[in-house]
Amino acid sequence: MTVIQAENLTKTFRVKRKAPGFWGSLQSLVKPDVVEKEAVRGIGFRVEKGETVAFLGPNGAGKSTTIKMLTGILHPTSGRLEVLGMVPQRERARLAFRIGTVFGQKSQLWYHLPPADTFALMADIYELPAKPFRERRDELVEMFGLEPYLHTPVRKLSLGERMRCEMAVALLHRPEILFLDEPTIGMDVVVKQKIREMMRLFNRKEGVTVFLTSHDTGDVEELCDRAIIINHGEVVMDVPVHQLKRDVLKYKIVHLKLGAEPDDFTLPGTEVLKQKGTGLKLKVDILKTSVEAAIGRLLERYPILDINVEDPSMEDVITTLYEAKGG
Ligand SMILES: Nc1ncnc2c1ncn2[C@@H]1O[C@H](COP(=O)(O)OP(=O)(O)OP(=O)(O)O)[C@@H](O)[C@H]1O
Repeated sequence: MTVIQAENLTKTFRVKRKAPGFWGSLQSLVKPDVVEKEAVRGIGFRVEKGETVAFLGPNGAGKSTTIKMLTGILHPTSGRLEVLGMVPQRERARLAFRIGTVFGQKSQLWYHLPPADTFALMADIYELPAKPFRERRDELVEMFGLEPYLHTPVRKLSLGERMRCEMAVALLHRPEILFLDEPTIGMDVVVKQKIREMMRLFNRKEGVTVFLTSHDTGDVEELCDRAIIINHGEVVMDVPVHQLKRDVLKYKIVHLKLGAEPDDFTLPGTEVLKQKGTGLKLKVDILKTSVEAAIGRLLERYPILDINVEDPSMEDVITTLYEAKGG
């Protein structure tokens, strides 16, 4: 069943340009200089029920603008859009009963109230009867491990604690689609893992369709089956994530601090990107070797004082994809 259908979707913002200073302000009042900014230019895709889709692209590609159109926050300039059989900009309130949203940069929890109160308020908004509400809330509190801070005002929670609450609140009314805009931004590895694990679980257990934007390639690798890549407001690629893993997400960047300055050395499947004193930056091709194996080989020769393993950045992924396409 198709749950999202976008055809030739465009969004053009009209932005007033103002010269600096008092005269600039006056001039823009009398004769405004309006320029048009095409944020989304004819995007089209379909998403089927239960899919986990990563909607990717560099900064300013049009991802947030598209998500805002899909959830009815922004009106498209042109094109056709249907989410769960509804036109989001016309039926935003009705759609809200069937979708959940998490915007990493914008909280939907009441800042001065504890999460328990937000749950209760959301239950009213979503018109949930008392018993099913309590059962669902308790299930979510347990799954997300919210009990220790359920009664602490949101303003006093850490980012990771708050985001776990955000996710749980977004799932309260059993949404059919979950829209996530940078859901793991700024979080430590442990919280990221927890959030990804929960999303996968709800996708499998309740068939929730996941539509996510992220600059974190780990979110894509660990949570999504399909990647739609956009740039300059257009879809440039729509591929299974296993293909991305095979073609571009096949390396890890390893930063090491050694106990001694290394001599020239080579490790299979590993490229030295940078070496400065005892600091080393390696690119490990995980199709040829593992990070553990590469570090093990190094440890045979040098003490290791510090290790940090990173996924390739989204910008690197996009660049590699373009090169592969000959773009
Ligand atoms: N309200 C607005 N008014 C004018 N221009 C806007 C507005 N919102 C977004 N834009 C512009 O539209 C383009 C796409 O922005 P959008 O936020 O959708 O990108 P994004 O892919 O989500 O980027 P990022 O990864 O940086 O969040 C950008 O050039 C942005 O400056």
